Amino acid sequence: MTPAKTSKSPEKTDRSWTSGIAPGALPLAGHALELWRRPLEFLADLPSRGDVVELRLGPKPAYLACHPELVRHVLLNPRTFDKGGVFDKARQLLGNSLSVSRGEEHRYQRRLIQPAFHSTKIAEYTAAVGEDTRAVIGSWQAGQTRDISDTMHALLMRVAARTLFSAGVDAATIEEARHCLRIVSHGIQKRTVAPLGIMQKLPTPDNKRYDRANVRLRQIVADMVRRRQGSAEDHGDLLSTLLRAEHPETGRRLSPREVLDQVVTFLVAGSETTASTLAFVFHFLGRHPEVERRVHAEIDAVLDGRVPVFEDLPRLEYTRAVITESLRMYPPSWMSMRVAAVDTELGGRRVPSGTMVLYSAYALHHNPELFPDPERFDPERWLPDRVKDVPRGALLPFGAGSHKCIGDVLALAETALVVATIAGRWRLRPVPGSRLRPEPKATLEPGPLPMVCEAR
Ligand code: HEM
Repeated sequence: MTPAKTSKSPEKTDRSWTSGIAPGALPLAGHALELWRRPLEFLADLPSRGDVVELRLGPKPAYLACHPELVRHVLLNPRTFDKGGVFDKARQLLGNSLSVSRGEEHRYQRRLIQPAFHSTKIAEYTAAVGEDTRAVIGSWQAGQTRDISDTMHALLMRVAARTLFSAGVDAATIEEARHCLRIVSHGIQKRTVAPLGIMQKLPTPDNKRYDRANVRLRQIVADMVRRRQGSAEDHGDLLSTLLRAEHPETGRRLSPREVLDQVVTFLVAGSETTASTLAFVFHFLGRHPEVERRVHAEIDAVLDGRVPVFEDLPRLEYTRAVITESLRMYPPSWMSMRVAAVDTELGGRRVPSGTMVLYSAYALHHNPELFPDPERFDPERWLPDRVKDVPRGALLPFGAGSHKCIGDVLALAETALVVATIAGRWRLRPVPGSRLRPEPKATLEPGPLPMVCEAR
């Protein structure tokens, strides 16, 4: 008989790992109900119970890695802690694209696609983001109340379409794609967390709507890919780069089907996350006039009324700190998971092969041992003087290791360009009496965010 494969957790250095058990497990559901009803509060409480905390999702034990070094250990060892579980279910929808592929296939795809996200490329893709944003805010009126969540989703979809397909998509198609994407994103969450696939196969109105949206979204992207195939012209967008990408060793290119799967994945992974980040940033600016004043002063000094471009971003240091602090407070990717591929251990706990291991950027970011006064919005944490105090691995909005977000630089560039363009002209004030109620869905969303536009 072949002995079971095992793997060890990181060496203890100067600390002994502590472990705990999440309170309040129900007989059959375990902690599933807590995670469904009040996930953010539930998760944020767990690091106080140990570096690794056992919880139950249904009858099976699962572990939440709470200490940043243990989270890093999980994410940096994909052979031991592999993607599985919800990612396998998402495969039915996203094909075998970057975000769901594993092992050798993932390494191969990542090497092929990574150059498409090089910063020189991102400068090219984002060249029109400032202009596009200025065109959109041109129709805003002083005194008008806008739902900033919805406005940022619409704007970001336009920006994402421009980044992916340059000028190739008309406004009506962008709006249709946005509508489909919203249904698909919410549907993916339901489908990936549901224990049984049967419910999703029933011809309910909800399932039919989801299937239609999924088919239509793929059609829209497939049309774009088809129109470009065989053309040698470089349109300066992500699609051109993907169609021309070659693996550095084998020279292999992506097939049209693979390009389609990757682009749909970029839309699903990149649109709502970036749009929510933008909405949270404007929420914080509206609630913190002193921070807003500093952002305005920086933008005015760097841009002097110009539309920002990628090359301006290094000089928008404080604006970047505001974005980082917003990602700390409300990381769109608030929880993720891996599955132990072999018998292993984590922080002194035995973790049998097949066990689910969770990590939560939200729980890390709200841990007072890592971020003093964690509920305080404090962009100065990210300025050179203080950033060195942040423990390694404590900030994790884009994950880490081989599956780290490939779109992180692009997302940060898009966010900073949109913030600088809007804040250069407008001040957004919260509607009196309104409250932020973040919604932890597939991603952490801000929910409705009514704000009043004031011309600067
Ligand atoms: C603020 C915006 C964004 C946030 C917070 C975010 C967050 C993340 C996180 C946490 C992961 C790792 C998930 C895991 O390991 O379990 C990830 C992966 C990924 N993201 Fe992003 N993302 C953002 C924007 C984007 C954009 C703009 C794109 C593409 C255009 C993108 C494409 C991807 C892809 C393809 C993966 C899978 C990478 C791999 O497995 O190799 N993301 N993202």
